[in-house]
Amino acid sequence: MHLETVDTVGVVGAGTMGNGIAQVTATAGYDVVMRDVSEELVAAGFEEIQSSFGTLVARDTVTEQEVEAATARITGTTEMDDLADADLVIEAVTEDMDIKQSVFGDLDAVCGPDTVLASNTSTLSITTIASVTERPEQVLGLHFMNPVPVMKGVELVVGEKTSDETVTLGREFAHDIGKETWEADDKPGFVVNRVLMPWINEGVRAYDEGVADKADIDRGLTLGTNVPMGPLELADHIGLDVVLDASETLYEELGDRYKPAYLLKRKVAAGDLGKKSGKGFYNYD
Ligand SMILES: NC(=O)c1ccc[n+]([C@@H]2O[C@H](COP(=O)([O-])OP(=O)(O)OC[C@H]3O[C@@H](n4cnc5c(N)ncnc54)[C@H](O)[C@@H]3O)[C@@H](O)[C@H]2O)c1
Repeated sequence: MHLETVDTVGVVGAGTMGNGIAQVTATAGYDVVMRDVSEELVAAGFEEIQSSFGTLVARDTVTEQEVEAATARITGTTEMDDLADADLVIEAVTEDMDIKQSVFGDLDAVCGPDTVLASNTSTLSITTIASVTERPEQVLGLHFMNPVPVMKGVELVVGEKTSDETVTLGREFAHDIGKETWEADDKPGFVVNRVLMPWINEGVRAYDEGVADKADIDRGLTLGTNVPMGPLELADHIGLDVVLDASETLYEELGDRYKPAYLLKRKVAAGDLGKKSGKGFYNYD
């Protein structure tokens, strides 16, 4: 599969990442089929896309005409069969190996033999996800960053059997939709989350152990190391459940230095998931 032959991109999952990936892909001129498990979740994905486009129009990043054209290129569905004509499919469902393997098994059965299948997983093994398909050489990780329309980076994750041709296609596609890439071997957390998750968890522990109040922990890191957000604010933006899932996978694979912070688990158990639920370490409207 070469980039010139990619016309239609399937996106599985219309949540935080899936709707962002659909938005940037359609903006770049591709036809997009976005699938989730219910009409409501597909509709919520479209609402998020419109809201994000609204912000970009207000900032003069895109025009109303471009928004209209991009929106018209996105089709929503709850049917896996509607992904049959996709040349590239990007999976962005819940961070759970069983769910991802079930999606990849279905995609392998539904899509044509040349279709490349990508996962947006933050930490799970691309090799293990690919193992349920008959085309592991056509499976790679395309790990977008949140929020997708704003963040430039896409991590290319190379599984045990991913072919060079598939990596090239992933890289060219990411560049074509305006992103920049780096390559990571299929090891837990790849580059970004391997380094980011312990940083966030240490910020949560520092808060829990009374080193400073939460705003000062975030100010310390933003002013002291020139990052745009401190660990507590960033965790709220990512979703505390997503941070916990990623931390647990890394803990399982890499041991004690990745142990999730106790307060992170308590917040998730309480349903305080960050910005998306209105409350995490901070409150949101
Ligand atoms: N949130 C982040 O900051 C972030 C960043 C990078 C990568 N990721 C990764 O992206 C993936 C998605 O994360 P998210 O934050 O968008 O989660 P989310 O919970 O916002 O969205 C996941 C969506 O997948 C849907 N889904 C579940 N099973 C499905 C199926 N079989 N078919 C179609 N849709 C299905 C859910 O209904 C939900 O709408 C995860 O693997 C996560 O680790 C997340």
